[in-house]
Amino acid sequence: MYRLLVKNLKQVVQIVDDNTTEFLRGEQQMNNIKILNSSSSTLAILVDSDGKFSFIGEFKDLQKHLEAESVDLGSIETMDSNGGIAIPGFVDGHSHPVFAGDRVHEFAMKLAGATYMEVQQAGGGIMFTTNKTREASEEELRRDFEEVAKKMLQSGTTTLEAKSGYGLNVDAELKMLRVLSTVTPSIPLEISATFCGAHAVPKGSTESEQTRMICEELIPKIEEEQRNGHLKNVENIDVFCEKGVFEVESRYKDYKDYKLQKNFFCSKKILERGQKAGMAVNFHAEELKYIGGVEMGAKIGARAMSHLEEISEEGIRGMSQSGSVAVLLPSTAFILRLTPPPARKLIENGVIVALGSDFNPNAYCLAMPMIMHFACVTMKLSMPEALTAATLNSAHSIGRGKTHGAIAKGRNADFLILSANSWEHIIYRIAAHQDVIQHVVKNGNIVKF
Ligand SMILES: N=CN[C@@H](CCC(=O)O)C(=O)O
Ligand SMILES: [Zn+2]
Repeated sequence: MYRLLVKNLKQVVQIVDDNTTEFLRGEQQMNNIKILNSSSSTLAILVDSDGKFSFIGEFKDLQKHLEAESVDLGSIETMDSNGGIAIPGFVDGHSHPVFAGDRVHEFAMKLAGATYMEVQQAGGGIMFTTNKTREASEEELRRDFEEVAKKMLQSGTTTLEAKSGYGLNVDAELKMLRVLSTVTPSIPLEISATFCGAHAVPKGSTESEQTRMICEELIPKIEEEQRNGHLKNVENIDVFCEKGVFEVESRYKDYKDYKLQKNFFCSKKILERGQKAGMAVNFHAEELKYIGGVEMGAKIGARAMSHLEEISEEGIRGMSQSGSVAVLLPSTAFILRLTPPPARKLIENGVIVALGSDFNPNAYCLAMPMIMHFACVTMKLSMPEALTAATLNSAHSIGRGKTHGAIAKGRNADFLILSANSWEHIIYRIAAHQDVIQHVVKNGNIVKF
């Protein structure tokens, strides 16, 4: 009947205490998260046999409740947290975790002053990783990804948005999506996979040709593989909507002859084709140059848009009205020395703000505690805002706002037990989260490392 009991907690950071609130927005809501405190460490959490939170509160109240049900406490697996602190497991709202090789050599180029696009134009960047990823076997990619997934879990991430996008052709994109779809059960990182076949235009192809291939070959193949059960979790569609990569919208209603259509702007086409296949729109917008991607995304009902370093005033208004989640990626702005997105303005204008690691060979950081620290320092979020963005709001960005991202009755029991004076230490201590995180619990099961 019950899977796990955690006792002797001094603090439980719930974020919200219900399973109906899907996100928090605005300064007032994001800074008033629900926290239970007990100076004598008498708080407890009980998880039911479906892996959902069943009780959160004072242990003595739980005892009464269980006695009334005639449940023998001794029969439940019990963890003595010894004055620990419970917080929700992190939901990483944006990552590119399946790839072969690394790009450490490009880090040196960037330190010497090269921009992201200059590295790309010199044959590096996404195409470099694509070539390595195409060469790698599915088994090699899976093995590497599982190592990353374990490290993510160790760093407190229990749910992950994870993109394809280093294949860029039918075989290699499907290979990546299969890796994301079939992680071994001993690595309980929950994945919301995103098809990102429009991550770059490969050499020898064009934006229009790639758009045709994605809409007419790749997405139908994914639909077929989902139907026959070979792919399970392709939930989102992504495009690198950026000047010189995939631009905003097509001038043409009909795009039969792609090759002749020189100014064929493709992001919208691809995103709408993904929507038709049942995927939620969740894409890269306004990272390096403003091109109006956010305005387009808000119009087509994008569930989330990431980066937003160059978002316009109109884009902010659009997101606030559409309810699209702004997934901010502080490590990328940091490593590329970009001006960070206007996080405060987004919050003040009622845009729902979430956080993602953007783990990829350009920005090699998978630890959400570090991402929250960056968000606080470089984007001026408060610590409660950063935690909300990395839990409930990022859960909402992948359609899990009612089930994940908070410690509340009926939600998935994904949580961390911290050892520290207060929960804020998970953000405050730089690159020391391993000392703070004592246990990671996914669906009520303690993760074994
Ligand atoms: N900007 C596009 N995509 C990734 C980078 C991928 C790469 O450089 O390999 C991002 O979100 O930062
Ligand atoms: Zn990205």
